[in-house]
Amino acid sequence: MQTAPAPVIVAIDGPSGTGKSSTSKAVAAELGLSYLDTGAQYRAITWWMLSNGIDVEDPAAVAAAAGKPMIVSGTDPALPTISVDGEDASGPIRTQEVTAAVSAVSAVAEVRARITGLQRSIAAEAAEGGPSAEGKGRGIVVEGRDIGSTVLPDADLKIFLTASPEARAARRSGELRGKEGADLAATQAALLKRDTADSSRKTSPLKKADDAVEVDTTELTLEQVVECVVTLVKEKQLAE
Ligand SMILES: Nc1ncnc2c1ncn2[C@@H]1O[C@H](COP(=O)(O)OP(=O)(O)O)[C@@H](O)[C@H]1O
Ligand SMILES: Nc1ccn([C@@H]2O[C@H](COP(=O)(O)OP(=O)(O)O)[C@@H](O)[C@H]2O)c(=O)n1
Repeated sequence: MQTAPAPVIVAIDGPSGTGKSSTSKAVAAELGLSYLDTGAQYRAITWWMLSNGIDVEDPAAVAAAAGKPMIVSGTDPALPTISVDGEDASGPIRTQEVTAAVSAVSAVAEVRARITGLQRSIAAEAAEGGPSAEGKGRGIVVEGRDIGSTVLPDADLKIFLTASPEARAARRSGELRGKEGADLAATQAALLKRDTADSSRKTSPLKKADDAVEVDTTELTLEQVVECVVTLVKEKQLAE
């Protein structure tokens, strides 16, 4: 009789536009795992700060408010959801206003402590098969900036995605085509500014964990990246 593989925790990190969200969702869907977009959580808390008149450039004001919003993430890779105080936030967290403010908010230690706690409990529940309908107990793919380095240092597999700044900007502006912020040069400048802020902050910066597998996606299709990660997960499961 075949036994089900042990629950697996996969951390996928990297800068903007490297393919973290698309890869993580596809890998989770193919392997029947849960999926957590940690960037959406930082965007959600940023949206709440902006909506509640908190000065996002004032770290003390952000720190004082960090415990107030209730953020809930749905972890089905086919339909990931995010709500703040019971309100669907999936649309508003993607505006240019939130994108421009998120690095400042996510640099505040109190914000990181709060969100990191949420992430760890969601990962633990997915690995244990918690009470939620989505928690299948098979494990989870968690994507972000500091998952392998800080949030889940004991993850079974850590991937660090990279791609050239040109490829990343072209992907992002392709997504934005026809919407605000679609200009390629402006997209690249905004993306590099966010990378610099995320990589240079004191608390838990964007960083490749020492034991992460680096995958440069510049010349790869999304399907090739997904296949590569799925293969690595299966190898890990076989080695258990
Ligand atoms: N390997 C790839 N080749 C081409 N386009 C890609 C690739 N990976 C992702 N994309 C596209 O690039 C855009 C950004 O991908 P996304 O997964 O949101 O990146 P991230 O989460 O790292 O910011 C999406 O439109 C996605 O479809
Ligand atoms: N684990 C994480 C994930 C995101 N973030 C912050 O959240 C922002 C938005 O993340 P995201 O994954 O939605 O960004 P995109 O690259 O998808 O636009 C990042 O620029 C970081 O400032 C973080 O600090 N730590």
